[in-house]
Amino acid sequence: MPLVVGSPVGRREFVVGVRELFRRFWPFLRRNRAALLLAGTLLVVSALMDTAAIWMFMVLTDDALVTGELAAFWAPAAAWLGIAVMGAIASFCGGFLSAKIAETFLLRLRAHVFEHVQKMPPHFFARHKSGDLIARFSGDVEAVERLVVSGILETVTVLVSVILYAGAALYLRWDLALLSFALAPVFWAVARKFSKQLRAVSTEERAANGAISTVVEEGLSNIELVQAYNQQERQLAKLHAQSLRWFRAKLAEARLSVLYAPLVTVVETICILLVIGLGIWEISAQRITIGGLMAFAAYLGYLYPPLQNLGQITMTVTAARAAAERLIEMLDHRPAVTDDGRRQPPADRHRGIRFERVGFRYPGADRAALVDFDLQVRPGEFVMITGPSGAGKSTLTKLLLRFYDPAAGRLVVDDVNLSELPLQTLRDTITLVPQEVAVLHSTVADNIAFGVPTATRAEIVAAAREADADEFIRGLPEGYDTILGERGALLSGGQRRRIAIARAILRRAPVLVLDEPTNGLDFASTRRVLDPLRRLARSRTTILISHDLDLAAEADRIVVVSGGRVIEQGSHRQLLAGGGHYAKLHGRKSEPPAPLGRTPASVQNRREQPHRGFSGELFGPDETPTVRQLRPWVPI
Ligand SMILES: Nc1ncnc2c1ncn2[C@@H]1O[C@H](COP(=O)(O)OP(=O)(O)OP(=O)(O)O)[C@@H](O)[C@H]1O
Repeated sequence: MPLVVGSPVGRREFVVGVRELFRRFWPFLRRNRAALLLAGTLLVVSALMDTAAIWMFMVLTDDALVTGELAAFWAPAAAWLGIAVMGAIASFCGGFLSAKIAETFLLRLRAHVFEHVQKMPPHFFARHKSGDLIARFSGDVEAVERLVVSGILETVTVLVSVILYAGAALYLRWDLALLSFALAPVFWAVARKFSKQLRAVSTEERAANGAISTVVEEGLSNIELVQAYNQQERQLAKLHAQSLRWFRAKLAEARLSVLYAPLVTVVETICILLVIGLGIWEISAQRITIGGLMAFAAYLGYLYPPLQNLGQITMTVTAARAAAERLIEMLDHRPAVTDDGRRQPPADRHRGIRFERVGFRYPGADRAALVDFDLQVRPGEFVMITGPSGAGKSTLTKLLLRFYDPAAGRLVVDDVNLSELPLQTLRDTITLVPQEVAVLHSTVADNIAFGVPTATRAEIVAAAREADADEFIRGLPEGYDTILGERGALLSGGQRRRIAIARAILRRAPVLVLDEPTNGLDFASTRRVLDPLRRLARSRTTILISHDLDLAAEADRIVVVSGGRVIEQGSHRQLLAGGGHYAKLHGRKSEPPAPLGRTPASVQNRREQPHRGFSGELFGPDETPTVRQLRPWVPI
């Protein structure tokens, strides 16, 4: 029966039935189907041996115990022992095999989900909280396993056991057996009621679990902000609210689980007592032997746990569905680009980059980020792209690295349309030095070698030297083997940039994209990254995205972007001479700063002029260098 899932805000509503769940996840068992069949067979054999063992108990009771003849003991005892040993072997092999299949399934499914999520475009991660995504990789993946592997094996074993025990009981005394079976619907009714309630509770518990991860992750990753703004109490309150939600759901789940077993035990005891009472009458009428009655009671005793299990399987399946649906919701997000290009770029030399009348709008955005965008970057050229905030500069890098495909026009690298190149080839061709330097919780050496894990220590050190990072790295407690805290907490902003530059140097890709490489750096740090940046750009086709007009003289050409279009381009001198947007903005650097409240006379009297960029930031001369301070080698 299809199930309508109420989706949280921002997620679509969808309907998933159990059949659909199996259709989606069954393929992960493809290489284990024979093993699954074998495990199921072994577990069935084990149940068969249990049935036979009870039968031998009956034979032993009637032939040896009741008569007191030792001679009648040996044959059934030996048979019983043989049956018990075979049952134990089948149970061990079946149990171990099924555990192995279940773990293999988990391995594959987790890898598949991770592989899929790694293809998602940036807006996917902006819309999903990382804590929630992390929860899907642990609890939800396991819940699906419980549904698809363990659920199947348990159902088969339980059904076969029920048939065997019920068949044996019917064979012994059909009228007594039918009377006992009449109580079976009670078990079903109890299981159904519990299953419904458990499903609701389990959905709530998983949602709360994801929310807890999100609160912790968000709070700890922004801990400095939290501490500086005295928001610890609020974070704690947020965690407490979600923990309380989780606590309540967990308690409700525990209440249901612990109530179910005793309830079933009471029903079961009523059945057994009924059978024994009627059995006394049957024995007196000589319709059944004592051994037969004991075996009958044993079959009934063995019959109830599988029935009870059947109820629990329903609950397990129900609980797992909530998780499976969350996984399907994630897996149904399609990557923003397909990776079916097969062309390779010419091997001899790099041929530059072209944006040809490119148009692009972010999914869900109401206005275009790029409109008819045209730009050609020749091989070896250094192009600076500047413009006001929101002009579309960073969007260019997202299209260039194919996080998205353009809606109109095309991008060409090395004379090949981007969509015709394999993604790996494209991304091997371009090295991005992003605005936010990603530092992993690993050693300095591992961080530098992130893009080239096979790099030798000598290559890593050479790259660090080129990036002017070797000296400060050697000053760290364990040099290149120092573990950098999460997000590089041990390093200054400038040092992080130099690690990023060393990482980029090691890749040796022909195209380099620098996104705001000096953003947030002070004068001294900016100076320390400029030289390595210049060395990095020297042998590569370089696109530099920056508001910082002080970097303009580094470029062969400056492209001014506004409203998603190129509005001006040329060399620094040409643009200044042209008197357009760039010249106006650059000209503002020689104007005195607009007063911000009461400006102290000491500041007003300073000879150095403040620095401005396209972003309109206003810096006092203390914080930001003038063009000449920064680059005495640039003739402006
Ligand atoms: N993920 C997104 N979803 C929707 N709109 C987006 C997204 N990212 C950017 N935009 C929008 O696209 C436009 C261009 O953004 P982009 O980040 O390319 O600007 P930018 O020139 O790099 O700005 P800045 O200098 O501030 O980094 C902006 O209007 C922005 O709001």
